[in-house]
Amino acid sequence: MTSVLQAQALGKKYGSRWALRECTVDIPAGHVVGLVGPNGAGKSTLLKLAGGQLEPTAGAIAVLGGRPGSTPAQLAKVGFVAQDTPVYASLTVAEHLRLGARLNPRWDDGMARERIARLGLVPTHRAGRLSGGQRAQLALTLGLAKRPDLLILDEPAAALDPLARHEFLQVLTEAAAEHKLSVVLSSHLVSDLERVCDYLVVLADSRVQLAGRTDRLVAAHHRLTGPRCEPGKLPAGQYVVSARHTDRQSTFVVRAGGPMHDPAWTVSRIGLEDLVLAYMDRCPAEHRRVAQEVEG
Ligand SMILES: Nc1ncnc2c1ncn2[C@@H]1O[C@H](COP(=O)(O)OP(=O)(O)OP(=O)(O)O)[C@@H](O)[C@H]1O
Repeated sequence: MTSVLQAQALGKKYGSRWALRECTVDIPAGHVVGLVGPNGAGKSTLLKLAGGQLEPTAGAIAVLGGRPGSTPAQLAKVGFVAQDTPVYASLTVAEHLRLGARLNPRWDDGMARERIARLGLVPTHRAGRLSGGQRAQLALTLGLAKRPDLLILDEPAAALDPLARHEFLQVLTEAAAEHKLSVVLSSHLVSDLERVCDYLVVLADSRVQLAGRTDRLVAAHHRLTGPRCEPGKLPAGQYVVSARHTDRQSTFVVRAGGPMHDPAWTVSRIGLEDLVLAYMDRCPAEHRRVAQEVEG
């Protein structure tokens, strides 16, 4: 299967500090991938490395089988919308579309114009005069109209109102289905990720903690509630991701390595949000082992 993003022991240092470290992940094509993690986890750094805006300090990264940003053909295949949704303040909306048409061999002008009209953006308005949300919509339209094989979006919906976010996620889902577009998007809004993403990567502590198809990841994890105990005392085959204790009770999110027969424990399913929170609130030593087992 083709990979859209392959990282092998990838690392990026700013000065003496690692922003991303030993990042190894292999994301197959044909997915809408949600990249999630705490502030400062290294999400933007990973996306910039994938977009060719940054060079690795260590390890290697391949995007659609090539070095990010290395050739015009590679650049044409990858769309990148950065977190601050960069547009040219002095250019009008229409000039942005003309620039997009000139720079991108697969430019879909009809789609770009139709979307701009639907959003109510005035072609003669300068981008510098648009609101933050309107600028984001313009940048996202440019990214979609480029018709890339992979669209990388760093917190694309952050500046959008709820209705605009809904519309954008819908457009993204349709583009992924109709144009075989792969998408990697970072977001703190797990509800958005739940709506559109079928593949999840959790980044925390500068490292990939979990990666895989969301349905498989959710199915593989459970919440265990029972008498208070330390994680090491759990029945065999339960890999602990996170633990919470009261005086009498313990609650664990686990990746179940097998069925749980002990009647002292209540087993319940968890949703994507709880899964993400568990990995962001993790037990470090156990966690790395779990991530490796689930990955793929
Ligand atoms: N240009 C830079 N110079 C120095 N340090 C940086 C730079 N950019 C990012 N960092 C640091 O690298 C780490 C990872 O930052 P990054 O922006 O990749 O995180 P993030 O997961 O995208 O965070 P957020 O969710 O807050 O956007 C942080 O500790 C940040 O302070």
